[in-house]
Amino acid sequence: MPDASITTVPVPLGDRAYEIYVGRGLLQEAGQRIAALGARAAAIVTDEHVGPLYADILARSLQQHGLRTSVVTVPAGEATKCYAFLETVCDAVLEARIERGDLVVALGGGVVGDLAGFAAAVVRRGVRFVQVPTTLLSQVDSSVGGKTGINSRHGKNLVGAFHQPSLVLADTALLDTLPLREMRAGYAEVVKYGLIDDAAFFAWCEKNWQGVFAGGPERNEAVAQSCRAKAAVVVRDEREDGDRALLNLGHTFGHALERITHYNSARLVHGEGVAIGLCLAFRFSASLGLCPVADAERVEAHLSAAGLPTRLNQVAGGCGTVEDLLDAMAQDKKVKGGALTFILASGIGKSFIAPGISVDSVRAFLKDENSA
Ligand SMILES: NC(=O)c1ccc[n+]([C@@H]2O[C@H](COP(=O)([O-])OP(=O)(O)OC[C@H]3O[C@@H](n4cnc5c(N)ncnc54)[C@H](O)[C@@H]3O)[C@@H](O)[C@H]2O)c1
Ligand SMILES: O=C(O)C(=O)C[C@@H](O)[C@H](O)[C@H](O)COP(=O)(O)O
Ligand SMILES: [Zn+2]
Repeated sequence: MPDASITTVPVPLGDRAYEIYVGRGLLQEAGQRIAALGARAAAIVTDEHVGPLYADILARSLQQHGLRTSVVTVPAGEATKCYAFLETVCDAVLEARIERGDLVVALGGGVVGDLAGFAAAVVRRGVRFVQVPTTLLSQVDSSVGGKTGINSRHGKNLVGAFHQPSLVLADTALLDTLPLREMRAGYAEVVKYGLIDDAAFFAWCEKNWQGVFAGGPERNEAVAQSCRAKAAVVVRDEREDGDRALLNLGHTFGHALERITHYNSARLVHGEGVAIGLCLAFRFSASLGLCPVADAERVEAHLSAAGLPTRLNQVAGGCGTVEDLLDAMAQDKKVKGGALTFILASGIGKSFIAPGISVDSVRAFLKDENSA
């Protein structure tokens, strides 16, 4: 009997198809669903905050279903998405004698998911992995779609691979222990789906965001709807040859801010960069005459009501000069022939890919923003 309180979102990607389960209580029964993948061993990768809360529950559930388990714990925070901890995780997976038929299980937020997923992509040239996302951000975004990787001093996520998970278990009860700052950060990616192509979902967010934060039925709804939205894009364009770039709305600015703040989570976390980036993308669109100013104001009002930063001057410790920002943006993966590609919008729910944006137009816009 399927559990009515659990929502299943399929990701139909042919021989890389998988399912996302969303609901409360999935961690306790994770062993059953993961064992169904047919592995004999699982290397759990987690971080120092999540491990003490949830790794034993997961390991016990896996062992009850006959899987040999091991746990590797990395430090929490964006700085862990780096070469050094990639080596730590790869070595731990090899040490645990994980074979190609076995599994890496990422138990944590997007940092753990991106790092463990990348390790799974490269160890033995590819072992399967399962995502057990524990932040709002990872449940609505990073656990889905197969982008894995680490940061480089040259820029964000510049070393990585597409490697789809075999299963995603998004237990929304785990968000009960998530710090408010991280809840807010993840919420920026929820709002992003409304801004991309679903104005009705954005309006739903405006009405229901407090329920999402409080853990009411709205939370499961927001996670499931976000996963459906992301899965639809990924299925259309798995490797970002086209439409998938829409999921980068707000990220050209956001990633530049993360690089400038040296991936220091105390100063800025990814979702905060995205929140500022979403506002900048809308204000930039408005400044080019593409989007009503009222829509840009509505985006800012909502993110701000949810407690997110919306302006460059809200970056702790400052965001550098306009030239620093432009420099960081020059390494964006969407750059083509030296020209920037932005995701712009002609209104809420009406985003589009805009190639060939001149650096001068971005410079002029950022100068205004920086002095605002
Ligand atoms: N691969 C993708 O498609 C994709 C999409 C979006 C973001 N990302 C990446 O995700 C990363 C950000 O992920 P994040 O926002 O989840 O941050 P994170 O992984 O750093 O987690 C945030 C903090 O919350 C803690 N935490 C996690 N779950 C918890 C819980 N249930 N209870 C208590 N504490 C908990 C963590 O230890 C950490 O301190 C960035 O590196 C970003 O680039 C990737
Ligand atoms: O899945 C995607 O595609 C996204 O762009 C989702 C983003 O929220 C996410 O931050 C992603 O990691 C950014 O990808 P990148 O290719 O710009 O590094
Ligand atoms: Zn993101």
